Amino acid sequence: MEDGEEQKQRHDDASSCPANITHVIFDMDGLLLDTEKFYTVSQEKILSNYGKTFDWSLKAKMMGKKALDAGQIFVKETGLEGILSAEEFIKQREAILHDLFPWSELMPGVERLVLHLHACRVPMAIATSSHRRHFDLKTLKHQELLSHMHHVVVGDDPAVKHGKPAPDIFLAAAQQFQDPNLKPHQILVFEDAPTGVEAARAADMHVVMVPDENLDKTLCKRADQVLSSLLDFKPSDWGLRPF
Ligand SMILES: O=P(O)(O)OC[C@H](O)CO
Ligand SMILES: [Mg+2]
Repeated sequence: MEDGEEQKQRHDDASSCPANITHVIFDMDGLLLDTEKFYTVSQEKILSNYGKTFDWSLKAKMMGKKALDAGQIFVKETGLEGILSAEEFIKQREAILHDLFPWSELMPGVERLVLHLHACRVPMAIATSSHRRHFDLKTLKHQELLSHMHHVVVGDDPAVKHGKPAPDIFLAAAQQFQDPNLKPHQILVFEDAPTGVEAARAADMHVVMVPDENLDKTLCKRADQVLSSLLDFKPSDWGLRPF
C-alpha cells in the first residue's frame, strides 16, 4: 500500500493533464481475457438444443452482466420462458464453461499495457461481473501479471448490489483504492461491453471501449474512445506517460 505522500504526488502530477487520469479500472471478460468466446460457444450450444440460433444482438444484451441477469435475458429473448429457467440455463452453461476457463488467454496488448501502467505507478484494479469461482479459474495462468492489480472486485462481492449497467461495481472498485482524494473523473475504465460502458459512465468515469468486431457499432457510441485493440491505446491521449 502506498503512503499519502505518493498519492498526493500523483494528483499533483496529473493536475496538468487534459483528462487528469490517475487510476485505471479494467473489465476482465473480453477485455483483459479472451473469454467472451467461451460464453458465446456455450450459449450457441445450449440454444441449438432447442432448435434456435444464437446471434450477436442477443450476445450484446447479455455480455458484461452477472450470470443470473444474463440468464434471465437469455430465456426471455429466445422465447424459452416456461421451457428453460434462468437457473437451469446457468447450470448448463457452467458445465461447459468449467472446462474452458482454465485455458483463458490474454487479449492482445494487455501485457504491455499492464506492465507499462505498473512501471508508471498508476494504481490498477479489475471490476468483473464474473463471480469469484470463475475468476479464479480464468486467471490460473495469469497470476503474475494480475498481481500488479491493487485489488479485484467480482460480481458476487456484497458491495455490488446491482450489476452493470448500474455503476455499483466501478464505485466499489474506486472506493477500494482507499485514496480519499480520488474523484471518479480521474479514473479511466477499459470495457468491451455496452452494459459496462454504461456502468462506467453512470459512475462518472472516463471509458475506453475495445469492442468485439462483431458488435453493432451503434452500441459503441457512449464510450469516450473506441479502439479495435488495446495495441492501439495511446496513454498520452489520457495524460499518461507514453509507452
Ligand atoms: O466482462 P466482465 O468481466 O464484467 O464479465 C462478464 C461476464 O462474466 C460474461 O459476459
Ligand atoms: Mg467484459
